[in-house]
Amino acid sequence: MAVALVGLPGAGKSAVGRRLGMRLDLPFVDTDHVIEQRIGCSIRDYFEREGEIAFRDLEQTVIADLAANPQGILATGGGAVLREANRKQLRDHFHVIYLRSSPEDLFRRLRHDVKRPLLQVADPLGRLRELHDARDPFYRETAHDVVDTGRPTIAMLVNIIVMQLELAGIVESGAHPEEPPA
Ligand SMILES: Nc1ncnc2c1ncn2[C@@H]1O[C@H](COP(=O)(O)OP(=O)(O)O)[C@@H](O)[C@H]1O
Ligand SMILES: O=C(O)C1=C[C@@H](OP(=O)(O)O)[C@@H](O)[C@H](O)C1
Ligand SMILES: [Mg+2]
Repeated sequence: MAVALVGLPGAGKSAVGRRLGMRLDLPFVDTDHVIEQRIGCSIRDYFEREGEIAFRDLEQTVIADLAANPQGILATGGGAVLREANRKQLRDHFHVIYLRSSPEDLFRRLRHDVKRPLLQVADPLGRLRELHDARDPFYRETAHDVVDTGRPTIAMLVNIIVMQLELAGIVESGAHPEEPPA
């Protein structure tokens, strides 16, 4: 059983993925984290030093490596779907969920972010709108399911995804009950 999350920066792939892994008792891997371990510096520094194409090459290698042994929950980077090879690897080897979000919601979440190189621009909301328009078709092409992230909290999104995975027969129904509120 392997699930991959795709979506724009700030959609919650990393945060929801980590919590989903805990809930389903499955390993969680974030491609950005794997890349940072390989390069020994932050993605933002790597972008500045080596450029976006070098980052995309590394991202493609990491996705191919992970797809060779798919397991657990995978959070991808927002641009993973840009390359056709990645779209195919993800779709063929994972149950892919698109965490869909409006640029406005993403902007609210990320307006103070300094880690995402593509958003360090004068008009991050405009950039998010451009990224949404350019990438939404790729996310849809790659995904088996779409989940809207505008209103639900992270905990609610985990519940929604678990329910979808149960309905799709990917996880056993009722085997992973929601934690009672503390
Ligand atoms: N549904 C949500 N509601 C509120 N905050 C969220 C939600 N999803 C993500 N966040 C917050 O937005 C920020 C970006 O989330 P992150 O998981 O890093 O996104 P991604 O990995 O998709 O770029 C984090 O601070 C996270 O806690
Ligand atoms: O959208 C993108 O092209 C990127 C998104 C980032 O991941 P998140 O989607 O987790 O922010 C990270 O992979 C890199 O900064 C490039
Ligand atoms: Mg992330």
